Amino acid sequence: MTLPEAFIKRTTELLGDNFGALEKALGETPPTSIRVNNKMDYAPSKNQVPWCETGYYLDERPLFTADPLFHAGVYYVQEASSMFLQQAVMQHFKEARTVLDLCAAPGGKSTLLSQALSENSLLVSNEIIRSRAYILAENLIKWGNPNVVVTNNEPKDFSNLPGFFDAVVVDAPCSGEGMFRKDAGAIDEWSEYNVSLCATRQREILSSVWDSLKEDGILVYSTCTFNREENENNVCWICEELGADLLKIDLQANSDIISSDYGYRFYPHKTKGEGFFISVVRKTSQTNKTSNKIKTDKKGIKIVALNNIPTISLTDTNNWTIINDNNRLNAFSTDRLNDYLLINKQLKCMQSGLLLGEIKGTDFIPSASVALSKRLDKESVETVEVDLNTAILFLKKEAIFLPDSKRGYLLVCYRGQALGWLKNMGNRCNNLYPQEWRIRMKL
Ligand SMILES: C[S@@+](CC[C@H](N)C(=O)[O-])C[C@H]1O[C@@H](n2cnc3c(N)ncnc32)[C@H](O)[C@@H]1O
Repeated sequence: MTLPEAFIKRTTELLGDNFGALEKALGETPPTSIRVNNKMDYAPSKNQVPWCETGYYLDERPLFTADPLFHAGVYYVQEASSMFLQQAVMQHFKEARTVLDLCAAPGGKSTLLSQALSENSLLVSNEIIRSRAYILAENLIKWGNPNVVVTNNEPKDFSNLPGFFDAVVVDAPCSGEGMFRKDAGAIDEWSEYNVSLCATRQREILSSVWDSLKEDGILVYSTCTFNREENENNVCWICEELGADLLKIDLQANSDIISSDYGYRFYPHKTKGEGFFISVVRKTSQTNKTSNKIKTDKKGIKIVALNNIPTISLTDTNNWTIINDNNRLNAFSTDRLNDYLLINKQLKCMQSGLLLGEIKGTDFIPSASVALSKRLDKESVETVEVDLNTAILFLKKEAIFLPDSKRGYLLVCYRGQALGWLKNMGNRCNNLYPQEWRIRMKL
């Protein structure tokens, strides 16, 4: 790997004698790590990530695409350093009711947040680039937690929601110095000019979203780069210009994580993972709520009783409000319905609540979202357990024959984990796996 001269000079100034160790680590193979969902008992190795109880290192990198459990949302492939967000959540905003993950695709932090936050929380997971927002939605649907909204907005659009969020996570687009060994493209794109461009853009993003954070609310700021311009200097600017107090994170036994004046640094030569910076602050400045005149409007909303829906049922039966939107049935947790309606009105929602399915004539076609949801009552549906080969055929959206199984909608499961639906007609099955999710790779 050839590092840019200017990067070597700047990073040597930052690290002194330790630069050699960093350079050596950047030439090594990056460790592989995954974070496990609570869908099933799954311990992929004995080698846990020390700062995240659901994170594991793997001895080698398998072909994840060939593992149906990956598609079932049993785990998420995430580099280990960024799993430290778990500590920020546990120590500072575990009970937050409404949380925004502003720069969220492909979903590493959002899947972590949706699991770490309390059950009645609501996570708005946003991505500015539409094609990436689709991938974000797919990953969150597969993760299966219901109280998530996926939006496709610019940071400035959140100024319509002053003081709405108890916590905001900004995992900012950055110059990616910490990703050099995983992503050669990050080296090609790196320049001093790009570092300063990124630092300026990060401040713009932070300014735009600041008003949507309530006073006393928590902001998490993170990057995967080493330079101070995009890290400490920006956090110092948040504290002094936007108005916030820096908060500490207890590192527990993780003495190789470096505490700096404005946050915490992960270096590949010190901890097993990629380069990462994270900081947590509490907002002290006032939020101007005068523009908060938005009213939720329930006029024209068609509510459907859960027990009137054929084919499926949800757990926690009493807690859902089901809305019929042009024959698409969406379930929302009743005590957060107003918030959902407000978000739907103010933002471009790609996915909101739990899509149950669609009414077509006399048929009700259950959705992939409900198949993968942790809230589907599996007792209420017919399931079919398939072997590895059949699971892969299903995930490729190819033809499957199950002449000995029941007719009608079947939930396809692999090792007890739902993958999606098919409709069994006896002589053939309609494979209902979403076209855009199908495995395209030759396995
Ligand atoms: C570091 S990545 C986020 C990774 C994600 N948080 C995760 O854990 O999987 C930064 C994201 O910011 C988005 N982004 C780029 N420019 C942006 C902007 N001006 N405002 C907000 N987000 C932006 C990128 O598309 C990218 O998805």
